[in-house]
Amino acid sequence: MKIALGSDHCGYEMKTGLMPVFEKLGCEVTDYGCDSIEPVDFPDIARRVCDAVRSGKHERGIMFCGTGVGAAIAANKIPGIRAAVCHDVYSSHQSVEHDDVNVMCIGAQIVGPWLTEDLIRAFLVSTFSTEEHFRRRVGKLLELEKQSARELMGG
Ligand SMILES: O=C(CO)[C@H](O)[C@H](O)[C@H](O)COP(=O)(O)O
Repeated sequence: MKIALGSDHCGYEMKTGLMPVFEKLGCEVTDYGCDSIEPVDFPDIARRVCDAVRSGKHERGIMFCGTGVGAAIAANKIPGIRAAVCHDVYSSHQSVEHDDVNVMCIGAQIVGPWLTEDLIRAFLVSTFSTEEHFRRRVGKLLELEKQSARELMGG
């Protein structure tokens, strides 16, 4: 699977430390920054990661910041992105199966590297359910996104 990776300075070390895990999982990863522990702003990185996902260049995105929260807020502002903070294994797979989450956000200051490996594995092996009610709900999420865009345009 092709994965777009990103982090801010708080997530940089976790992201780079996980490269062998992505290799083990057979993922083709592209790192959209940041490239050091120098402070950066997570919305800038979220823009790059999410653009790579919504363009179809990458199937999913994974972002690391201090808590995962800022990254998720930023990612969810971007059309076509459904992002979630996933700090437990159940949410990591259920968010894909039920909600078709395409960007996982992890707080490097909250979870350790061993749990994070399990979270990533659960996220990557999961697929969106074919059950009608899950499809209907994600359809409604897309409708909310369109309504918000219309409202912004004054419509
Ligand atoms: O978790 C975050 C946002 O939800 C960020 O990664 C930072 O940890 C947080 O904003 C603190 O930023 P600082 O530049 O490290 O003070």
